[in-house]
Amino acid sequence: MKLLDIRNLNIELLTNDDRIRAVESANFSMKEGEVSALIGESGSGKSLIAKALVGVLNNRWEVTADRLHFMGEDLNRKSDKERRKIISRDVSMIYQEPRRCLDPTANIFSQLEESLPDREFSGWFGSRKSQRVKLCSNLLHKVGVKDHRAIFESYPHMLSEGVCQKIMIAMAIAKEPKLLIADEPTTALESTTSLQVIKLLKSLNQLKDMAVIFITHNLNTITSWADTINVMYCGQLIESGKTQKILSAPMHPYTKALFDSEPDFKSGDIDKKERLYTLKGTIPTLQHLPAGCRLGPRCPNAQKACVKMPEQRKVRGQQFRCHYPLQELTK
Ligand SMILES: Nc1ncnc2c1ncn2[C@@H]1O[C@H](COP(=O)(O)OP(=O)(O)OP(=O)(O)O)[C@@H](O)[C@H]1O
Repeated sequence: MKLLDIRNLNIELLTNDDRIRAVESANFSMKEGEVSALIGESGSGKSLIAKALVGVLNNRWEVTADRLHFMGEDLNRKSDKERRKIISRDVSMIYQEPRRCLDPTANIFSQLEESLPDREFSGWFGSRKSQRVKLCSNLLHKVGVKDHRAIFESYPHMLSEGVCQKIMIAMAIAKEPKLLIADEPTTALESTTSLQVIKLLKSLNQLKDMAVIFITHNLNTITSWADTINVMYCGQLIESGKTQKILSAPMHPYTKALFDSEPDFKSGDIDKKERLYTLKGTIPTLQHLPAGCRLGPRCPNAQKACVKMPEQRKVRGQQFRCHYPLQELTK
């Protein structure tokens, strides 16, 4: 069974006199226990997709989809309350700005305690409390936070960004969700801790079969771990498929450019002081999107047909939007 199946997802920002489509016709699906990476330039819509999934976008945003299935349940047919119940039970998210997402008025223990799954704690009041303290300590231990007692008493403003990030990760994994959405979970962390966190997420993925949507700019991390890669550009998912296929034979010029711009993925040796590959131009704003293919004005392969928006195509399991894919379709 598919864990998540989304068809034609649109996310629009409602302004006073207009609506701006920030994510257009995104199709996204994943199996249980799968690790799926969402990559793309800053501002391409990755976080919006994540926030739409967990339902935290405010009413300035309109989210619509032809299909929105999670664990076989059609979320489009559920009331807001039912949808929230399903999501809060089985989906957790690690946000990009940890300090802003923690409650500034509550100490860390009460926030961690609140994230523990609903279950019966046995025994008298005092022993129930000590069970909760133990569980919260275990969570902090898992994410590599020491000095639990002092951290429990602290408020978010008293802690570094890195520690807040670890606490948010601890809260997100507390209920062992079916799906964890990690929006650049390691940006605020030093490299050794970041490796530790990736290791932890990997072990939860393998031992508890927790699926992960990993949003990142770090291609090294995801290519060694993700089963599938989804590439976004300007609000559109322009290529999706199995990691190895996308790495070895990308269909979309933007996907190739993204990997070529990383020294570790560039084919052939790099000369000393050689410039890394970049696409010309910059990502357009949502108000000034080009007609037709959104990469058109920056694409090295653009031709006449690119003034028309390319349809989404699927070849041997790889989905892409391009009139002139980089690989032969008949191979
Ligand atoms: N609250 C908001 N108000 C107005 N526009 C927004 C808001 N949040 C996001 N956007 C716009 O929606 C688009 C997608 O933003 P999003 O945060 O999803 O990008 P992203 O790919 O996650 O970028 P990053 O990698 O920098 O986090 C961007 O053009 C952004 O400016």
